[in-house]
Parts: sequence; structure tokens; C-alpha cells
Amino acid sequence: MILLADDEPAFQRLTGAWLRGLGHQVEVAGDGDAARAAFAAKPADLVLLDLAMPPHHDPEAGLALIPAFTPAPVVVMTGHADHALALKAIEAGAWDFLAKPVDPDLLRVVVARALERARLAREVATLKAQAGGDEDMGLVGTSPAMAALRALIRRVAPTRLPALVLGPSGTGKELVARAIHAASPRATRPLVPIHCGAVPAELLESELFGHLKGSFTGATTDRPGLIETANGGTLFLDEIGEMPAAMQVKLLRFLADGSYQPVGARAPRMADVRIVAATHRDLPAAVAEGSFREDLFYRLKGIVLRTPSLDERASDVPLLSSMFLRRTSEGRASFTPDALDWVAERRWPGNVRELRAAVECAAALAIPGAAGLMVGAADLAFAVGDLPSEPASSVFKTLDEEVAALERRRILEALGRTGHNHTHTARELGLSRVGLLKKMDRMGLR
Ligand SMILES: Nc1ncnc2c1ncn2[C@@H]1O[C@H](COP(=O)(O)OP(=O)(O)OP(=O)(O)O)[C@@H](O)[C@H]1O
Repeated sequence: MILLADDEPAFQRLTGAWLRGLGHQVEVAGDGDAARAAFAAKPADLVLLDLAMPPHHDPEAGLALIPAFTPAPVVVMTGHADHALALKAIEAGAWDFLAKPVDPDLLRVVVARALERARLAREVATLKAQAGGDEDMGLVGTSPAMAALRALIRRVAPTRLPALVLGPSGTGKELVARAIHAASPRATRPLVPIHCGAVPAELLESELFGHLKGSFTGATTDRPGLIETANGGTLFLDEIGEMPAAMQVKLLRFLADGSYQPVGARAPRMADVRIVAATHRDLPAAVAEGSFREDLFYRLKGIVLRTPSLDERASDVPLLSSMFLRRTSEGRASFTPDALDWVAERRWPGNVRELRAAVECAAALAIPGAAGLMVGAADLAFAVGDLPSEPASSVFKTLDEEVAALERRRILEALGRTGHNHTHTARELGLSRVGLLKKMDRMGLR
């Protein structure tokens, strides 16, 4: 189906007739809002978009609309002299452009190419999902707990049910959300993550639902929210337990009937979005103490998936460690035999995230020897701060070298803890963000 978004009735009739004559189904929308609503109700395979439509008649507003149709290819229609605008549209994600008045032969070719590209993208995504379905779905581990988790993901993925991922910090809840999306029929559409605790409460509504121009100071253009961006796909609400009470009500409404209201909009809009939420918090306890709405909890918990702590799947630790080492060193480093025993014996309260940071940090600190880059137990112990002395594989010649190694270690550890968030890392280390970035540049860590 092709969505033809243009406000001129004569153009709608003529172009619509050409396209139908070529055997396509056509849906017509006369302004930006109608185009979005039509796409939300039934995502088209291709969008033909006039950039200057009501109510703004402003090409910039037209450009801002383009991402709303992801992943359908968008062909923009511009005036003959509007080459610069057409190029801007391509930069904004449009697939191609047609100059008005549209030449029917060119229209036929451009439409056929765009539809073919959409078909190929769908095919690639389906093949990827099928191939991934037989493998580890991005979740490394052969323990029974991981096998059970993967089996549940495969059963849940094809449904529309909301999923709630619970488990301690650093156990792969976000990976589970990604795996559900990738194995679902929505895989060709976007997966949009948002960390509910990281966005200030007063901005969260506009971030999720979008806003209209002029709805508050600083709202200089219409801006789609993450729900609109995720249309047809999946919205991952990370740390749902941090969601402010006022937003919990609005989210509940969206979960109940798929409707939401952008800030400043008069009428509600609809979107078809699957929700996957996650938290390391005890949500039933939050419900019991009144900080999380009970009705929202029951809506979210369509299916509950639990990510096991590393303690519950200790047999996976060596496999995960080897995988992280291979990835971080691009296959150039290996563990000495004592290293794998060491990782298997140690407790990992920060779970996979801590293990990953330790391996990456040890690999970065290890010094190549005659046998290549070998990472030993002492390097790992040094990396996690279990050993106050220097790594076994290195001998510092000068105070500067020792200070540099310490600096590097502290930065890598902090990056690991904050999930590579530069602002949080800088704050933790008492540096300015720019100062941290400069140091990382100097150390080749970016
Ligand atoms: N089974 C796994 N296989 C490979 N990598 C994993 C696995 N589980 C976790 N990881 C890695 O561990 C890190 C933490 O994972 P993730 O962010 O998904 O955890 P989380 O449970 O969402 O944490 P938090 O509750 O702190 O948000 C990531 O780097 C992720 O790639």
C-alpha cells in the first residue's frame, strides 16, 4: 500500500489514479497529521510526501515528518527549483525525490525501486530473525537458566503481549528486550529504548508522546515522541520502576487502548507499539508501598521474564569471559590457563556487566609478550581492584608509567560501572566531561 500525502486535490486525484493504474493500493492524506495518523493505523510500504502541507506549509515541518514513517521508504515531492530542499530531505532519511509536476514515467520507476528496496529490507530482516532464532539470540550462555530464558523469548516474541523483564542489575535485561524485538514480526520496525529514570520527570511526557510547536517555551517545532518513532515496532521502557506517578497514569492509558496525546495537542493519536519494560527493582514491593500503580503493574506484566544473576549460572562465566576477550581484542588476546579458573571462582555481584568490564580492563592493561597478548589471573585481579599491586604482566619503569596505568584502570572501571556513560563517569572520577574525553583520547580509549 502506498500513502500519498499531498494537500492539492487535483494532484491527489491524478497521481492516485496513475498509481492505482499500476496496480497499487493508495491511501490519500491531505496534511501532516492525517498522514501520520494513516500510517499509524496501517503502516504503508511506501510514502510519497509533499513537504509543504497544511497546517504550516513549511518545508522544515515536512522534513521533520520523514522519520515518522520509518522504516517505509519516503519519496519527497518538491518544486522544480527546490534542489537544495530535496538534498536536505535525503539527509533527513528520504529515499528519493520527485520534482513537481511529476512525470508519470519517472513516478513509475521511482516507486518500483522504492518498493523493491522495502521488500528486500523486509526479507533481510526476516532471514536475520530466522538465523538468529536458532542461535543464542545475542544472549551468551549454555546454562539451563539461559536455555530456558531463550526458549521463553522465542514463545513470547511472535505475540503482541507486553513483556516485563525482571532481574538484578547487569544481567542482560536490555539484551532480552532486544532479542524479543529481533525475533518478533516487528523486527523490521524500530526498537526504541528509553531509560525512564534518566529523563527529568518534566521532560518525560514530551519525550514519550511528543509535542506541538508552541506548546511550551522552547518548543519551536512539532516534535514526534518516542511512541511515534516506535510505531509498528517495540518501545523498551528501561527502569520502569523509576517512572514518575503522573506519567504512570498516561502510560496506562496508552497500554489500555493505544491512544496518547502529544503535549499541546487537542486530540489523541493512536500508535501500534509493543511494550517491553524492565527493572531491577522489586515491583510488587513498590506496588505494596504505593510508589508504583497496581493497575499499571498488571498491564505491563503480560509475560514476566527473569534474567538470572551470574551466581545462578556460574557455569557460563568462562564462556562469557572468553567471548568478551575475543570481542575487545578482536581475537588477538587469549587467557592464560589460571585466568579462566580465577574468573570461575570469583563472585560477580555486578553480574555480566562487571565481568565484561573486568575482562576489557584487563585486556587493555595487559602488555604483549613473546606469546602475544596473554591476559592472566593477576591482570584480572588488578583490573577489578582485588590486588593492590601492579599487573603481573607489566613492570613499570617510571612513576609516570605507573600513574598512567592507574589512571587508565580507574577510567576503564568507572566506564564499565556506568555503562560507558561519559557524564556519569566524569562525575564519579571528579573530572569535567571534557577533561575525561581528552584523557580518553590521549589513551586511545574512544
Ligand atoms: N547473556 C549475555 N550474553 C552476552 N552479554 C551479556 C549477557 N548478559 C549481559 N550481557 C552484557 O552485560 C552488560 C549489561 O547488560 P544489560 O545492560 O542488558 O543489563 P541490565 O540487566 O539491563 O542492567 P541494568 O539493570 O543495570 O540496566 C551489557 O554489556 C551486555 O551486553
